[in-house]
Amino acid sequence: MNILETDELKAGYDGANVLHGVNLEIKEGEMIALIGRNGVGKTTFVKSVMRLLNKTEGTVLYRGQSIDRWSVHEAARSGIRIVPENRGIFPRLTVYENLEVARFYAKGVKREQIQSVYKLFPRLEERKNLAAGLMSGGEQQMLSIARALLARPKLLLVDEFSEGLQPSITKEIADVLCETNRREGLPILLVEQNAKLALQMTSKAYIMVKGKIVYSGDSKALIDKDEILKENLVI
Ligand SMILES: Nc1ncnc2c1ncn2[C@@H]1O[C@H](COP(=O)(O)OP(=O)(O)OP(=O)(O)O)[C@@H](O)[C@H]1O
Repeated sequence: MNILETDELKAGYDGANVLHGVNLEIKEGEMIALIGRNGVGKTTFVKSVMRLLNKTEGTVLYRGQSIDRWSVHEAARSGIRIVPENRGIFPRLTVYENLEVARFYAKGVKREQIQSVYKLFPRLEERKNLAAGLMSGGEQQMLSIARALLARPKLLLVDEFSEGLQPSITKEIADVLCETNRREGLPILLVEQNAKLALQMTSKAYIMVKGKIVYSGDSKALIDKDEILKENLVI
């Protein structure tokens, strides 16, 4: 079954479309990549799915149901969670308080479950009493992901998690995302400029150029196809 399916999705800002008809599918248990250069519309796609932005045309189905009339709140309540590009953490609150806020809004998530995200990211437990804004970029990214996972999502949209991070931290976070997908079958859409990283982590990839999907296929088959990646400006 398709968890998410968009058909000829068009969306944009101030009357001008940025997405010009995007067709994309995520099936149960899949981890897929949406790759493309800066400014091609990847975040706009994520915002449309999260209901932060209204589409202008096309269809967005979540578990077979149109989400057109949903608010952001309803999208979140239905299990769609975003790890936004800017991380969206509360810098003045401690790590623990950030997780508590997430728990409060997720409803029904027990306090003990904070331990389970500390297990995924032990650094967060070490820094639990530190103001989140004082942590490194990588640690803040861990917190942003931990917060999303704490809400027990049914679809996770991860926007450019690797941006600005050092390779060892990127790997640590990538391992947690892959392991969560493998162990829990959580469907994940990974939006990335770092094509090679995203292809290594996923089974299927979509390449976006100027608001359109120009290629979709097996990630592992695409990894060595430098000509396709270069032609579509993703490396
Ligand atoms: N709030 C906004 N208002 C107007 N135009 C916007 C807005 N957000 C994005 N855009 C424009 O839409 C286009 C696509 O931006 P988008 O952020 O979706 O690209 P992206 O592929 O995610 O790139 P990036 O990696 O830089 O986020 C860009 O030309 C951008 O300037």
